[in-house]
Amino acid sequence: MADRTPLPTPEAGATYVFHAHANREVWTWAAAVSIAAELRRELIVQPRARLLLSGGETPGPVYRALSQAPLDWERVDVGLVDERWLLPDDPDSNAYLVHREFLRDHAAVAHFEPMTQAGRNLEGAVATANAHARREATVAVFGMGDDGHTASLFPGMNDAERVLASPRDYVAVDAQGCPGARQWTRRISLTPRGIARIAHRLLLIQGERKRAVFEQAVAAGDRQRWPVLVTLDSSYGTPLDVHWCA
Ligand SMILES: O=C1O[C@H](COP(=O)(O)O)[C@@H](O)[C@H](O)[C@H]1O
Repeated sequence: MADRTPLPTPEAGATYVFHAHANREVWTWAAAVSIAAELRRELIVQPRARLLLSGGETPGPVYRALSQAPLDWERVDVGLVDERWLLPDDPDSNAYLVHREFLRDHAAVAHFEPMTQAGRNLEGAVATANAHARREATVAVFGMGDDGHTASLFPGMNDAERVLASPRDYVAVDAQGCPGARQWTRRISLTPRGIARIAHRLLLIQGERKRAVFEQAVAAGDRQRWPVLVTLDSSYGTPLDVHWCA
């Protein structure tokens, strides 16, 4: 990110562009092409680029499409937006999804940084994630749950004020009592501060329900109730790109 100077506050220029696509195929390729373009631009001016990916049920097709992009993937580091407290070989972990849907085809040679590792405790995993985050990410892909959560920032999570105001890029999250977290209540997540340091942020959502949730969140403007709002913040003043299809 050598050619951009962050604005002083994360709130500066907080906004979004809503891309409504005709169908799932167009949605898939539009998002994949947009991510590949940002990585390609970065690799022209920098020796390496960083990409952060989310888990969940939505982004798989985009990851598969992106893995087919003819990029110099050996110069791309891939990290996670968030992780459930599971090892990478657990099929419910976000790392597993990235392995299965993204680290294939051309992208098989990208350098993946899982957060969890056998023998690493939660604090160690958070510290490792923060160490990786010293290098700013070029682009990050976010999802949103029906409850308005993004990454592993949930409405009603414990210690929400501290998490949302953290000066770190990643923190441990205790989502006990949050239905959207399902059985994976211990998690690691990018914070609003970490998110605001990423110039190119995409939110991938599908279905009328999620569109309504996003619009409700924007209208309400309450980040504790609707954590997805933190993806709008940018130290660079760049808008969030929301990719949606029915
Ligand atoms: O638990 C999570 O959920 C969100 C949203 O997932 P989706 O299944 O509604 O698409 C995801 O972005 C996040 O990475 C994941 O940990």
